[in-house]
Amino acid sequence: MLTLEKLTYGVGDYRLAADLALPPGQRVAVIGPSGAGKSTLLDLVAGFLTPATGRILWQGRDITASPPNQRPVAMLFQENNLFPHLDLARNLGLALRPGGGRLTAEEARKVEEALARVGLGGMSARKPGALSGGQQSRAALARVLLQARPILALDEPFAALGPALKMQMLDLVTEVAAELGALVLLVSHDPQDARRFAQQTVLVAEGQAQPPVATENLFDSPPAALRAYLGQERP
Ligand SMILES: Nc1ncnc2c1ncn2[C@@H]1O[C@H](COP(=O)(O)OP(=O)(O)OP(=O)(O)O)[C@@H](O)[C@H]1O
Repeated sequence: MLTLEKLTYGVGDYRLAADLALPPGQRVAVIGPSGAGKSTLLDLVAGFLTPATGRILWQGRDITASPPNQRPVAMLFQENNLFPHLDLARNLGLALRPGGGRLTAEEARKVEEALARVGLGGMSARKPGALSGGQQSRAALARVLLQARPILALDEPFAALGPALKMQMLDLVTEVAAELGALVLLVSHDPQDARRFAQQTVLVAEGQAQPPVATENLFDSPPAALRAYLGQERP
């Protein structure tokens, strides 16, 4: 279980509170108005931000004070997932050897396997600039696969891709998450993404990350804060 226990965070005038739990292996969408705190929530989970009060627990272990690299979290952003000056073998190799250094033959084989898994077999010598946007997303996902962390935090990673490609990537994330048995937190602005991808959805609105509810139920009878966001507010 990922437990956010009476968590609060603040910067300037902005406040976010969360008191919720998410089970391992679930696919969870994080939705809500712009500026509500979706990225903030993921950054708290990943350890890039520190809560003012409360605790973060994974499987009962308190990780509130753990630095990002010691958390059970792999993070994927929309941009800057890959180092431009390194070829894919080296970019992905960093998942296995965060400090750099030469990969063993076994590690190099794992990198090739991960690339093949996401449809990039044979491309390990290419640098990110020699890949399309979709291929870069796949490579970043291959790195997540190699990191093999039990929580995947995805902050709108496919927002720049076209609709068909985005759907492909979400399906690929579903497969990768199932292979890892990972809990996935996916920030998205698109209700269709949530419906397609996520069994549960966390609504972030009005200073609160609300406990997860079944995605279908949430969109079939949205609460007021979500209706406003979806543009369904009645006059
Ligand atoms: N240094 C800061 N000082 C004051 N407020 C800040 C600071 N940094 C972030 N914020 C506020 O934190 C809030 C949450 O931002 P966050 O990026 O998490 O929202 P979001 O829901 O992910 O938005 P979007 O959908 O637009 O990406 C915003 O309202 C932002 O203005």
